[in-house]
Formats: sequence, structure tokens, C-alpha cells
Amino acid sequence: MARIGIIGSEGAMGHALASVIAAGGHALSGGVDKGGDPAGLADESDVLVDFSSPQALEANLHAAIGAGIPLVIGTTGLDATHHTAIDNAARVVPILQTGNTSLGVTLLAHLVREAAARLGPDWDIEIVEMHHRRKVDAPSGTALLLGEAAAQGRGIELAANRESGRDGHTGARRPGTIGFASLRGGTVAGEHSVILAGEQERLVLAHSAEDRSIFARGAIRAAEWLIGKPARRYTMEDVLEL
Ligand SMILES: NC(=O)C1=CN([C@@H]2O[C@H](COP(=O)(O)OP(=O)(O)OC[C@H]3O[C@@H](n4cnc5c(N)ncnc54)[C@H](OP(=O)(O)O)[C@@H]3O)[C@@H](O)[C@H]2O)C=CC1
Ligand SMILES: O=C(O)C1=N[C@H](C(=O)O)C[C@H](O)C1
Repeated sequence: MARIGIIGSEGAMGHALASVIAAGGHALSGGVDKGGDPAGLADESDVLVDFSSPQALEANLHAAIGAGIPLVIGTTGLDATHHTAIDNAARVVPILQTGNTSLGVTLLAHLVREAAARLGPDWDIEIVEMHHRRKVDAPSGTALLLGEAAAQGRGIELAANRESGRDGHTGARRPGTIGFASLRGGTVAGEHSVILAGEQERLVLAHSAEDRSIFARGAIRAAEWLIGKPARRYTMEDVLEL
């Protein structure tokens, strides 16, 4: 039975993870939050699962490397420096990082990549997301993941072709860009729509999270899958063999 350690254990996702671990017959090795000791937790665990804050990333990577165990990173709001640190750590231990651990969004990303590739650059792509009022990062990790999938389908770099937060006299839409709009309010677990807008027609691919247990189930499935894998950076598409 795998011993799973949670980083961000007292948060909303930490509680959802603990429920899935208990229901699935896994072993919870413990949890840490701000000011906690991830290295100590890693020594007691077979795998770490992080849903906390980007500020925790460096210590979490050190902890996983120190104990020689895999790490699942669900925390969002990561920047380019964080991603470089993950790439470097993934040369030493297996790491799975994703903005969304759900089955539905993983398949959605696959479909978005395909749609963007087949429809071509004349179709404008806009991604709209809505989350609960507590969420601190925007666009959501999922929106960025879907934007990356669309960019891959088109064969372009998202960083150079992304637009978000339109306000005021913005001018006409820049051709070929991928747009992001973020809404916040209430208790919404996660709503994402990818709108592909062409001449006189629109294709909308969407996902609704009804409860954050879907993220917890996906994260625990990923954690189990990661144990024993060679050091590399993995995605949920690897876990689900898409
Ligand atoms: N990839 C996915 O599928 C999903 C990703 N997420 C992401 O997971 C993260 C957490 O979400 P959620 O649970 O809703 O957030 P919460 O704010 O409810 O919980 C965050 C937890 O992390 C802890 N924390 C904060 N800073 C640190 C730190 N430096 N070291 C260790 N623990 C820390 C907090 O502790 P304290 O209160 O002491 O600060 C808190 O217990 C977010 O980035 C969110 O976007 C969420 C759902 C799905
Ligand atoms: O903060 C959340 O709640 C969520 N965060 C992730 C994101 O940024 O996309 C995943 C999910 O949508 C819920």
C-alpha cells in the first residue's frame, strides 16, 4: 500500500485528497502546510502530492529529491522559473505537473489540440474560465494548459501569442492570438470553455467540474502511477495513455 504525503493538507484540495486516500484504501503518511517540513514528510512517504502555493515549490522539489521519491504537482500560478526548476528536478526523480488532474480536462486538452490543428489559424481561439472567489491566480492553470494544447495544435508558441485581460480601447483582435478571460465568484469548482470562432460558425469545447473530488481522484491515480517510473517529467496524458 503506497504511503502518500500531502503538501497543502489543510486546504480545500488537501481535504479532498485525504477523503480519496481514505476511501481508496491508501495510506496517508501525513501532511504539511505553510511553515511545515516537506523533507520530513518525504522521508515517511512513497510519493508526495502538492496542492499548495508556488512559494512551496523549491522546498518540495528538494524534499522529493532528498528522499528519492516521485512528486505530483497540482499547484497552479507557476512561472517560467518554476517550470525550469521542475525540468531540472525531473532529471533526478519522476515528477508529474499539471494544471488539472481530472480525466475530463485531460481528454478536453487532447480534443482542443486536435480541433486547433484541423481548423487552422483563421479560427480565433478564446478561453473562458470561472472559479470560486478564493482563487488567487489567473488565468487558471487549466486555461493555460488548454491554451498550450491549442498552441501545440497550431504549431505556435503560446507565450508569444497570448492575450488576456482586455480592457479599454484594445484595438481589433490580433490575428493568430489565443485569448483568455477569467471570472471569479461564489463557490464554482471550475468551468472552462474553449471557443473556436470562425466565419459564421463557432465550436465550443467545455468542461464543468461539479466537485473538487474529481481533481483529488485524478491526483491519487497519478501518484500511484508515478511510483517506480524512471526520472522524467510526466503529464496526465501519460497517466491516461492518451
Ligand atoms: N491541478 C489541479 O487539478 C488543481 C489545482 N489546484 C491548485 O491547488 C492549489 C491549492 O488549491 P486549494 O486547495 O483550493 O487552496 P487552499 O488555499 O484551500 O489551500 C492551500 C493550502 O496550501 C497551504 N500552503 C500555502 N503556502 C504553503 C507553503 N509555502 N508550503 C506548504 N503549504 C502551503 C495553505 O496553508 P496555510 O493556510 O497555512 O497558508 C493551505 O493549507 C492552488 O494552486 C490551486 O489552483 C486546485 C484544484 C485542482
Ligand atoms: O483553484 C482551483 O480551485 C482550481 N485550480 C486549477 C486551475 O487553476 O485550473 C484546477 C481547477 O480548475 C480548480
